[in-house]
Amino acid sequence: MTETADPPPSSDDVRESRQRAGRAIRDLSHAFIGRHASVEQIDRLSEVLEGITAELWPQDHRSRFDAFDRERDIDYPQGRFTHDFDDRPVSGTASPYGLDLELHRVGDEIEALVTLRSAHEGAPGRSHGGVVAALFDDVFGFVLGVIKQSAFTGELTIRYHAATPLFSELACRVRFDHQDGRKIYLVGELTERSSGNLIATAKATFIAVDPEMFARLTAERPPPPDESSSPTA
Ligand SMILES: CCCCCCCCCCCCCCCC(=O)SCCNC(=O)CCNC(=O)[C@H](O)C(C)(C)COP(=O)(O)OP(=O)(O)OC[C@H]1O[C@@H](n2cnc3c(N)ncnc32)[C@H](O)[C@@H]1OP(=O)(O)O
Repeated sequence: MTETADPPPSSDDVRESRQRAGRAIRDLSHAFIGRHASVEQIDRLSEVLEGITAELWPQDHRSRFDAFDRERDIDYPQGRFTHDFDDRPVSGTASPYGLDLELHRVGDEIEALVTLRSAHEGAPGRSHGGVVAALFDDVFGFVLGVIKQSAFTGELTIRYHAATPLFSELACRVRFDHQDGRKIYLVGELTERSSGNLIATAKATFIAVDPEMFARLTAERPPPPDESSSPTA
């Protein structure tokens, strides 16, 4: 174990710094995928990134549970809102896997505005379908906060009606549909804002779990494995 740097890991300074770095990593992914670079530039990039990664691995393990717990207690206000779980993939402002969502609550619906970019491209000129699926899964997660239930995704079905455009603002709008015992059914759709075109529809079954289960997951989680080298390194 090594000393963690000041200020304390939960401070606003660290949080803001992480959010900035998260955005920088995401922007890097788009610049890297979307632009030519010389071998010299790419090698320099590798050296800088490998150096920073080597600095981070010896640091203490970080837990995301405080933010996760806070997230479960949030009452999302009407209109635009933000959330505290910065590491959350897709909607987390500090997550390298974030999609830079702008979140809104409209009644009991959640709307996420998003513009997909270079690194999201799958087939030429359109988003990878898995990115769209991840978008729906995560945005559905906010409906759990609206209906105040703890649940896991059990099934997620996406119907891709049209190519998902890049570089054009999209609206992902989702809502509670009905509940049957522990099975919570959610539905939603993705549209392009400029044209109003329907791009995809989604249905999900979330399975409600005892909120205490989350506490048990936290308490019983084994220490993470040593990740200090990539599987192919
Ligand atoms: C207060 C606010 C909280 C908000 C909180 C925010 C925190 C911030 C979250 C960030 C992220 C969010 C958005 C990403 C959401 C994920 O990514 S969740 C992660 C992905 N999903 C998983 O890991 C789930 C993996 N599966 C499991 O853990 C277990 O199968 C489950 C889902 C807990 C169910 O297991 P179980 O409790 O043993 O359930 P079981 O008794 O077998 O079945 C109960 C009922 O559900 C049905 N069922 C079970 N599994 C399934 C399934 N997969 N599909 C359909 N039906 C099923 C059964 O048929 C049964 O139905 P009935 O017979 O009652 O009619």
